[in-house]
Amino acid sequence: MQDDFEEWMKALENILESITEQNLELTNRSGSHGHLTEDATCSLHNLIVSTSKDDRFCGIADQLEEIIRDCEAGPSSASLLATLLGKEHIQEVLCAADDISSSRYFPILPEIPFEVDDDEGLAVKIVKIIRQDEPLGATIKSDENGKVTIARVISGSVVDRTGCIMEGDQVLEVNGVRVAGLEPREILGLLDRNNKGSVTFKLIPGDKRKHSHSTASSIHLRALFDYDGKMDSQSPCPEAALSFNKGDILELLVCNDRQWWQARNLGNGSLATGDDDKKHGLKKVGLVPSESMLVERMTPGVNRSGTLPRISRSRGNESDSDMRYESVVRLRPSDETIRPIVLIGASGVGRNELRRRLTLAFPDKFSTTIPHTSRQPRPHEQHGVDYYFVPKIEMENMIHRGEMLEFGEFKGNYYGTAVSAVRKATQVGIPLLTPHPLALKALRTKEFMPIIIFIQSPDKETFAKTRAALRSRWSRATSQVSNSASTVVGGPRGFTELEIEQIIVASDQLERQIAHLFDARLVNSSLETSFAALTRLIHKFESHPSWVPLNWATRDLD
Ligand SMILES: Nc1ncnc2c1ncn2[C@@H]1O[C@H](COP(=O)(O)OP(=O)(O)OP(=O)(O)O)[C@@H](O)[C@H]1O
Repeated sequence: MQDDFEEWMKALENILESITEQNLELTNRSGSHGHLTEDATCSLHNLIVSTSKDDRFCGIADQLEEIIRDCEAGPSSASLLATLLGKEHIQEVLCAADDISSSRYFPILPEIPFEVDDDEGLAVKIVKIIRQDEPLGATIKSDENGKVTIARVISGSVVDRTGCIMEGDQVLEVNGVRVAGLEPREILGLLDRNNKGSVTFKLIPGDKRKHSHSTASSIHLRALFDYDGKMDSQSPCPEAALSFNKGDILELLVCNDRQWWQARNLGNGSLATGDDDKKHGLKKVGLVPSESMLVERMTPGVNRSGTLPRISRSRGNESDSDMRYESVVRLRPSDETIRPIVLIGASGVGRNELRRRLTLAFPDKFSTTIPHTSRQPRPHEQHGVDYYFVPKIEMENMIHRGEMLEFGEFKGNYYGTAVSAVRKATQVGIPLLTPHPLALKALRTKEFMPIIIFIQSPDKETFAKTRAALRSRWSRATSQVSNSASTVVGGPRGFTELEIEQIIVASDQLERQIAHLFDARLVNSSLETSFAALTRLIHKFESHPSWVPLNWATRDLD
């Protein structure tokens, strides 16, 4: 602004000089004193002097126009002054001065100026970033000659949003400090000092074609392991790493890098959309290890550089532990596809109670599987209603052929649920199953496409309180019916403190091992709340698209 003011003053002084010269010339030629011109000159002079003391320029052009009008009305010397002031370039100077004083700057410049570095004759760009309390979202690398370049730009990050810093750009300066030859951590130090403030980069643009992003926004993965990016010693920029948990859905944004992909975390479970994050303004975008990088890390002898990130193997399901990510797609619910509901959880957590209540509430909607047994039928039992009664040898063959979802032996007889029983239940309604976690492997197939809901234990206090409450409600109701104050036998199970602790430990363990298989989760605290939440959850799966393994969905893609 100061520069503009000085230029403006210089321009006016030039005008004044021209007027004085013209005035002198006229006076000499005609002998006239031309006092009107002198008046105009005097007015102009006063104006300049007054505006030099006051940096509000507003209205100078207007005032001069008035002087011009006065002069035009006067003798010839005055009209000469008017001609002079009316010249196009002088008018433009006046208008420019007015524009500057009213902050009307034209033309509107592009946000980030591109300038020529006079010193080195190199085309450089200077990018100034104002950031809040968030990482810039770019990584740098330096070569053996100390040349520092932008290695990656995280999609959606502050740097990405400027649109002015690209992968491959050479970094010359950060906040006016030359970075060539500096260690990356020294460069980071330059940024840290300006945390929450502005950061200015001086860059030589890289080859855009070479570093164009390969966008992959239609690729989605389910994480089959936990990853804490901040703890990953091999991450090129832990600050820009994206952490995730087993079962989180990742949207791949950039995957042209062999080792590090950029992804957005949409949330946990098969109903994840990422919308919650948008609502809360959270940004969950960052670097994740690529599939090939994970394979390298897990291959003995390849990982020479040491510490692995916190990648937990799924001990419960070894074949899954080899797959780091599972490709998923969104499947729209359809009337033709019946997806069994599988309630999975630690024994005693309440899966069967919830199943019982659901079947009571919606008897026409859900179906259950009929178990197989090798024992003899009792007089009142019917084949295909109470059990499928099969000879022991046949049941052993079924077990060997892997046709049983789960089975056990009791008093020399086999009991269990066959895969074929789930098929049959599907013909009657939506199978509602509460199998052992080991049965998930046989169930989680393209044929059944189950919806697996983890019934999670609440904390110890809530567990004890809710179970005791149900039991005492049942006791009261029963004693009223039987009109007896004697001790009530049966009803909801009572739990010792130790049993509760064991259920919580088993629940946590199960979650750690197979959380990547859960489509959704539900904490079974009060029975009424849990039942209502489960009903809503099932309805959501029936009415919203959900993520399923890629190979399940050959049609109906969202
Ligand atoms: N939310 C709850 N509040 C109170 N009591 C509950 C709740 N859920 C279940 N219960 C009671 O806890 C006991 C155990 O529940 P349930 O039999 O459903 O467990 P489970 O997970 O099926 O385990 P298991 O396979 O060992 O039976 C039952 O008596 C049930 O009524």
